[in-house]
Amino acid sequence: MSTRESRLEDTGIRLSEATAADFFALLKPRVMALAVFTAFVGLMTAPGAMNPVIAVIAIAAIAIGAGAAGALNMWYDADIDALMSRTAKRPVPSGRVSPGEALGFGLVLSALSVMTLGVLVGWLAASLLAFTIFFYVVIYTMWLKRSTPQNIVIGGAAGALPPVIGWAAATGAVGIESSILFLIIFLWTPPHFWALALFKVGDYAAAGIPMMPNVAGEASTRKQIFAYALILAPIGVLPWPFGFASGFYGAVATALGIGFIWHAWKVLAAPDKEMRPAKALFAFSIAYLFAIFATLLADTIVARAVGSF
Ligand code: HEM
Ligand SMILES: CC(C)=CCC/C(C)=C/CC/C(C)=C/COP(=O)(O)OP(=O)(O)O
Repeated sequence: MSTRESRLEDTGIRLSEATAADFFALLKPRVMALAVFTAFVGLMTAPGAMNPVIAVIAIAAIAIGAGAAGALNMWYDADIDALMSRTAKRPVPSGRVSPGEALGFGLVLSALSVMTLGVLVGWLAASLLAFTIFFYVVIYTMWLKRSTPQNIVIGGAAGALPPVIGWAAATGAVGIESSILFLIIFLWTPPHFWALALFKVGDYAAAGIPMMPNVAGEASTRKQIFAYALILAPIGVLPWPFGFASGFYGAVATALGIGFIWHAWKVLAAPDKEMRPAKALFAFSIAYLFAIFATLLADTIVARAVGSF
């Protein structure tokens, strides 16, 4: 301890032990990176040319807003995060960041991101960002997560909104196209998360969180995962018949959808307590969403270059 720290301790003032890395971890950077990528694709696939500086500001604001939502989630969930092996080392439960610091950090960044988006880009996008943060923090984290096994089905709407925000930032409107992107992520979320919940069922039981496997049981969760995969696969192809992606996208999305169903089938067919297929599906789900949005982006860039739409 430095002399200054020991003098402060004598006076009863506790210096935070938090480092910049701890505050960065509060933003849930790995998870939010994919959400921000979907917002970027929403913005890029929207019709019309956007000023590149405004586009960069919009994506930065959405990234800060997504991170702020993560910090507020970690502030509220510190009690249950402390009880789960996967989350116990997070900055708040491990005591490196105080709850007050996490709350203040999340609130300031939320306000900053919404105001920046509103003033410099547009108020529809800003309102959607504010709604998304509110939905994730208040509706999902504070209410549904601890009260119903449908928590992530409904809460998934928050994770599905980023491409709608990106599209609104570019066009000032919510189109049928961005609603389809919303639907893809919305239907993707249950199999993405329940695959993880299957092999982390002990964690959620220890924390008393009513996730599907510990409420409805493993067998029912496996069936529900498969059902969502069957619906997701064709919905993932829709950008092609709706005319904002080419047949190339349609072919890639079809192959990815078949891969998703195959992984979900392996989960359904696995014997009790065999978790390898669930782990494989969880990894595939992330690759699937990234690949769907990356293909849509590449498709749009090529189509614009050759002037087809
Ligand atoms: C209610 C909705 C969702 C729930 C409950 C959920 C839950 C989770 C959980 C618990 C993890 C493990 C996180 C960790 O310990 O690091 C995870 C990982 C991940 N999630 Fe989700 N997720 C949801 C939606 C999303 C969305 C919308 C995206 C992006 C569009 C996303 C992207 C990811 C990524 C990229 C990872 C892997 C992170 C890593 O590599 O550590 N998730 N998800
Ligand atoms: C623009 C904006 C605000 C975007 C938000 C995107 C969003 C809501 C993503 C949800 C992703 C996520 C980490 C869920 C985790 O659930 P959890 O909190 O139950 O997971 P945990 O157990 O790891 O804390």
